[in-house]
Amino acid sequence: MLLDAIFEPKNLTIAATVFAVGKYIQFLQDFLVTAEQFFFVGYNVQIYVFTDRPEEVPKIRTTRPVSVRSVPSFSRWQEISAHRMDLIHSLLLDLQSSTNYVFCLDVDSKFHGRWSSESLGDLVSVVHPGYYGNPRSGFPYERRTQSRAYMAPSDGDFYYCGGAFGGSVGFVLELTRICSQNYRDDEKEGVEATWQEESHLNRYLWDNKPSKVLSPEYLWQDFKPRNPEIHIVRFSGVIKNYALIRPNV
Ligand SMILES: CC(=O)N[C@H]1[C@@H](OP(=O)(O)OP(=O)(O)OC[C@H]2O[C@@H](n3ccc(=O)[nH]c3=O)[C@H](O)[C@@H]2O)O[C@H](CO)[C@H](O)[C@@H]1O
Ligand SMILES: [Mn+2]
Repeated sequence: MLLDAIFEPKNLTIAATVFAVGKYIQFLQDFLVTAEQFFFVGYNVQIYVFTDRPEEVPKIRTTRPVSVRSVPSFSRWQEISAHRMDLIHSLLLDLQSSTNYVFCLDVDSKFHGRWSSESLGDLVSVVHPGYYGNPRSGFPYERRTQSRAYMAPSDGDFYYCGGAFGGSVGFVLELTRICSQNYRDDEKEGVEATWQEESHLNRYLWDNKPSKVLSPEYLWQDFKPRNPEIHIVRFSGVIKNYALIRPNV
């Protein structure tokens, strides 16, 4: 592919972050195995796994270094999901000089098709597979003015998913800094945005336009039939029983 001919000689380092806290550790094996097959094949890829169960990280044979970071769990899944922004931000402070791009991905998902240089950009987001047919007023943005993630009814370009975003390390560093700060400032006032960090991400991407918007091919959901406009499902969330895997319902 032409883009690979341009990007491969640059000897880029691409990081992926993935959280596997509590029972979500069960998804990690398939995530890692399929990332090996489809995610930036031929590039220097470094995978950062954040977990409270480091001893349960599967020892798979992979050409990509997997680096494990211990993190605390929280009693609510909402906080586990939302605190990713803080923890990714701290990681990126360490990676600034060594890494070019980073993608922050949900673990309860598998790769099924190529995800590579065509996705690179400074600020990259993925259109959420669940809402792209809706009118803007039907996007599940945070609608309460008390939250820093607030979006007025006429605001918004797309509704982006929290399960996949990325870009160059400097841009994602700033995104995670603002989103985690806004989440924490809301928290101090007793407010939690409707879709936690996903709501803050959507507000951030309204204020700071992404340089690349990827189609829902880059985060589909297995329970949804593949719509005709989706030519290749590249990455997709697996079907899961929330009641069995989350610490709270
Ligand atoms: C497709 C997509 O965009 N999914 C988003 C969506 O629902 P999801 O239903 O996909 O959220 P989810 O249950 O997958 O949680 C998000 C992620 O947090 C981590 N996790 C969560 C719970 C837990 O007990 N342990 C654990 O490790 C794990 O990496 C998981 O993939 O809404 C969430 C809002 O908060 C996040 O924005 C998700 O990214
Ligand atoms: Mn998910």
